Amino acid sequence: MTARIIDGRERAHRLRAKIKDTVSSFKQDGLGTPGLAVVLVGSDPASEVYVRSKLRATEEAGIQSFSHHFEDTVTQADLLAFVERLNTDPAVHGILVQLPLPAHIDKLAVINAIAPDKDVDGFHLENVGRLATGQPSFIPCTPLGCLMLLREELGDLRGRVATIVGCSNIVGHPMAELLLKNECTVLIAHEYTRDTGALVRQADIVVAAAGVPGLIKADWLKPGACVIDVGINRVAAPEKGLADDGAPKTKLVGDVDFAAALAVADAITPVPGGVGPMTIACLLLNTVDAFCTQAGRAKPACLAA
Ligand SMILES: NC(=O)C1=CN([C@@H]2O[C@H](COP(=O)(O)OP(=O)(O)OC[C@H]3O[C@@H](n4cnc5c(N)ncnc54)[C@H](OP(=O)(O)O)[C@@H]3O)[C@@H](O)[C@H]2O)C=CC1
Ligand SMILES: Nc1nc(=O)c2c([nH]1)NC[C@@H]1CN(c3ccc(C(=O)N[C@@H](CCC(=O)O)C(=O)O)cc3)C=[N+]21
Repeated sequence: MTARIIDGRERAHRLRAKIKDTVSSFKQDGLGTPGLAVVLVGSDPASEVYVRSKLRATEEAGIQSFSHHFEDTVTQADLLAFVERLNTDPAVHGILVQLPLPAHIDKLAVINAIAPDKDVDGFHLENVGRLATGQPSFIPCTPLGCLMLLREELGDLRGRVATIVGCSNIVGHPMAELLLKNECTVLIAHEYTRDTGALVRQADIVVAAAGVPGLIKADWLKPGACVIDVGINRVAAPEKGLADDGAPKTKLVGDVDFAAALAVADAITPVPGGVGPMTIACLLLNTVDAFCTQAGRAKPACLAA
């Protein structure tokens, strides 16, 4: 038996098609167009790639995109003033400040300056608190995408044991909140966990979000587990030969030993083509959500999570 490979690209494609239809029905009904502002600081090549694909997906869905690129020398005061301008811009319904930010900028100050009802990343203190206390909130895009994949694979999640490896504010921690809300028994591993394998072995659901290639070994998995690999790690791929600069070519891998896990898991997400595309689709979903709230409309039922 080999595990089912969960096709995140295909699922994201389906979700994006529904979002696109919804956005065009808003326009036909004269309700206006949702808008998403993406702010990038500095010139980290990976961030530039992600921002470009977010903007492309936004435009393909018929959502208006506003892209702002600052030098990495921008002052915190200038960045905060810019966020404030986006907060009051009626054409902007969602705001995303790409992370990481340069070290001289207080990331939390910037995130918490975003109007909570435009915080489509769900990172603002108010949305974090709302999620933790079971009140309506924006849900961070990556955990939301993981939850959608899990629900589609497994249906009801009640009573399942879920182990999350990693507990950052952007992935692991909100993922734990969401799975708790979905009535899972949640185990969380982090860098100081003594025996992460022992926690993973108990899990019906494994969410790997540590950013360590190959961390999750196949013999850590309970046979039949559903494995969601969030990790995105660029590693050398000598088998692909040399790049123009003479260094080995590289490839993307997750946190799970994918090839070996196929023989143990029931279902698993690949990297690339798993969680990443769902993250982007969920960003569009949150933007439509923000638009509906700001326009005083209910979110269309076809987009309910
Ligand atoms: N597919 C997607 O859409 C996205 C993918 N990612 C990817 O997911 C991964 C995680 O991202 P992010 O949460 O931002 O990363 P962070 O570096 O912020 O957090 C990593 C977490 O993993 C924990 N950790 C690190 N090493 C180990 C270990 N050996 N054993 C157990 N836990 C460990 C850390 O523990 P501690 O808290 O103790 O330091 C921390 O909680 C990265 O590869 C990132 O690129 C991120 C966002 C979106
Ligand atoms: N404010 C903020 N919000 C974020 O949501 C956020 C962020 N900052 N900073 C960085 C991380 C990372 N992230 C990804 C999104 C999509 C893919 C994605 O689409 N990945 C493709 C492959 C991409 C490639 O080929 O490089 C895939 O997995 O198939 C990956 C990673 C969002 N993040």
